[in-house]
Amino acid sequence: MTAILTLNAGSSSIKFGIYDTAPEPDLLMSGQVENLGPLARLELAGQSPAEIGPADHETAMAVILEAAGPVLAGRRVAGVGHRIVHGGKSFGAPMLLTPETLAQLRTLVPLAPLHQPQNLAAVAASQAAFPDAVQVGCFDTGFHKGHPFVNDAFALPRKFYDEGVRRYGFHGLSYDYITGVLRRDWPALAAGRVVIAHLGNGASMCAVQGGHSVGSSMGFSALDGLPMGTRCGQLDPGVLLYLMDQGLGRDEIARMLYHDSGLKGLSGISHDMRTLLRSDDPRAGEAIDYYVFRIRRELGAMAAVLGGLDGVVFTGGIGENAAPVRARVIEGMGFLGLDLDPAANDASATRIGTGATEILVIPTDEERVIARAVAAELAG
Ligand SMILES: Nc1ncnc2c1ncn2[C@@H]1O[C@H](COP(=O)(O)OP(=O)(O)O)[C@@H](O)[C@H]1O
Ligand SMILES: CC(=O)OP(=O)(O)O
Ligand SMILES: [Mg+2]
Repeated sequence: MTAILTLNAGSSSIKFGIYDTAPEPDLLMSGQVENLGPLARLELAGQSPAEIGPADHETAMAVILEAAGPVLAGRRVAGVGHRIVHGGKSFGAPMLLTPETLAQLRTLVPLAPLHQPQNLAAVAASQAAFPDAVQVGCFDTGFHKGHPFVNDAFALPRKFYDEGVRRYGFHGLSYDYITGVLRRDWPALAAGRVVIAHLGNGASMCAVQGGHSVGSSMGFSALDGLPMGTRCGQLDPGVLLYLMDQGLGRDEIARMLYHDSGLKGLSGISHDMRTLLRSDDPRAGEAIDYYVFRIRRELGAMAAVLGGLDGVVFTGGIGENAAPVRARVIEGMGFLGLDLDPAANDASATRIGTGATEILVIPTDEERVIARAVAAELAG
């Protein structure tokens, strides 16, 4: 028997899935090591979480391979699919990872330092563990290929655009999955104008028209747009000049923007929305206020770009679970046809709106998108 392993190294977690190799792969086992850092947890579907103490991405990979052991016993791993956050200018569709393509992907590490090194480390670890398996890369930027120029460009001297300084957009595997669910279960909506809010530890929003990305809040790197767990989101570039004038070096600035900003930086308490929602510290409240404000602003901007709105979808750890955040995003948005059903929202039901514009909560499944790509590759 053969199996597919999927690995999704995010900024705060590694999620994995084991599937059979049918054209529509069946899930055999899934789980994640989440809250990477001093107090990581192993969560296997259908089991209670286990505290595993301090874990970085490398430890988490070892824990996952051990946890997967019993399900993989008696099966040959024929393919491993990887979420690769940055595909740069050259890569869009899923593809086989060869030494040449991996070398090109390594050059993109500076554009996604929280993700790309972890993604590539996961490739190396699974090449060592499963030397005969095909390794397939699935790009977070792929869904946004074909963005209109106005969403792709920065107003810098043109040569930088040609060099690849562009607004790529991320979370594409998640948007791919969600638009697939819309096509299957909400076909009229899938043909229309939808904003998808992927609110996880990283967060972005995507304006989708007829199933295609026409705009993303994230740009060249995974720093732009919404504030995140530890990342700043949109920032006036003048702030960077000011920081440099204050004598901060490149690495200090990078550390601040990627690790010490966002919800963590603003609250001074935590990057984790669960902790902030429980806190009565006013700084936690202000961090959530800012988070909600930026989502509302982006929603309005995307509705304008789309020329109206047929639906909004919430997904990602916060989007799927944080009812108070969803309620505050939708509050007073009746002018866009958005009216919340509070009971449905509190229950995190699929359909949480009562107005003309649909409001949906759809759990994302980036692993399934990866598994399908591996199955297609194995099928030749
Ligand atoms: N019940 C909840 N209420 C509020 N926030 C939640 C809840 N469950 C998870 N989250 C948030 O979701 C985040 C993780 O989202 P996820 O999409 O899994 O992250 P990643 O970007 O690592 O893939 C956590 O940091 C946490 O803030
Ligand atoms: C691109 C990105 O921010 O990913 P994640 O949400 O998994 O950190
Ligand atoms: Mg994620």
